Amino acid sequence: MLELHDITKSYGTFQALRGVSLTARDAEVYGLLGPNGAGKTTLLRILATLLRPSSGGGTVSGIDLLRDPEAVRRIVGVVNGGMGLPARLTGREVLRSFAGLYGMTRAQTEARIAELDDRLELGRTLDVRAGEYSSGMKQKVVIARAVLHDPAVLILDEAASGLDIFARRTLLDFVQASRAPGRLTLYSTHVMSEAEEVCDRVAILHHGQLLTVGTLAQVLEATGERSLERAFFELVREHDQRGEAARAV
Ligand SMILES: Nc1ncnc2c1ncn2[C@@H]1O[C@H](COP(=O)(O)OP(=O)(O)OP(=O)(O)O)[C@@H](O)[C@H]1O
Repeated sequence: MLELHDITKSYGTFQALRGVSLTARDAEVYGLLGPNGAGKTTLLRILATLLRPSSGGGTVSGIDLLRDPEAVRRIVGVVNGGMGLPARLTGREVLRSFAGLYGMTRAQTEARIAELDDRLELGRTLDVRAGEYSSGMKQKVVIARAVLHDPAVLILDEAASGLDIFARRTLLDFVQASRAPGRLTLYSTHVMSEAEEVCDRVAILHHGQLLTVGTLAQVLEATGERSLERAFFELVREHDQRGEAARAV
């Protein structure tokens, strides 16, 4: 479903990704965890074909990221923290205008909006102008817009940040319920409890390298820790200590 081979990305002389290879499966919620600056957003932007890697490559549903980025974009939906909405449009108008871009018919559009209204508890948000939204209302419409065309791959980059507990709960339930054959969700966060709840497997990224990939049980067993948060600290600390030891030699 998703394969990445030895992805590197440099910004000038700074190496943000240092050879990342991973495979995510059909019907999986795949967590990407890492401290600030680990390279999560860079990796997800490469997957969404919004950024080209410096080297390496990969496929999404068998489509080559570098050779056919437009086809990749058609099957991917992206949500990140910084996405805006046109202030003068209501949620419903935003969704209708995007449905037009995706070539959806009027009937398909209205049925899909009704389904997303139900699943994301959009309610009155649909008929309020985006300029008047709270951050939770805005994020729900951003998510609805990203999944309107029922993408095979959904990329959620810190999608829960800034949400109150109700909106966060709706998002996590939505992610849980999205797990289905032919679908893959990539869920980036630095909130370990979210990853524990929704992810089938997690990858821990640090300084542009994957430190580990596995189910929660595998990561806990490998580190001997009781929680993902403790396992995360342990893996990051070990990695940093090895780096310091190598530099001291
Ligand atoms: N356009 C850019 N130019 C230069 N450096 C960049 C650019 N974008 C990202 N970086 C650097 O690359 C590194 C990885 O950034 P990235 O945003 O991918 O990390 P992240 O894991 O998503 O972090 P966060 O959790 O803080 O969002 C950081 O050190 C960042 O400063």
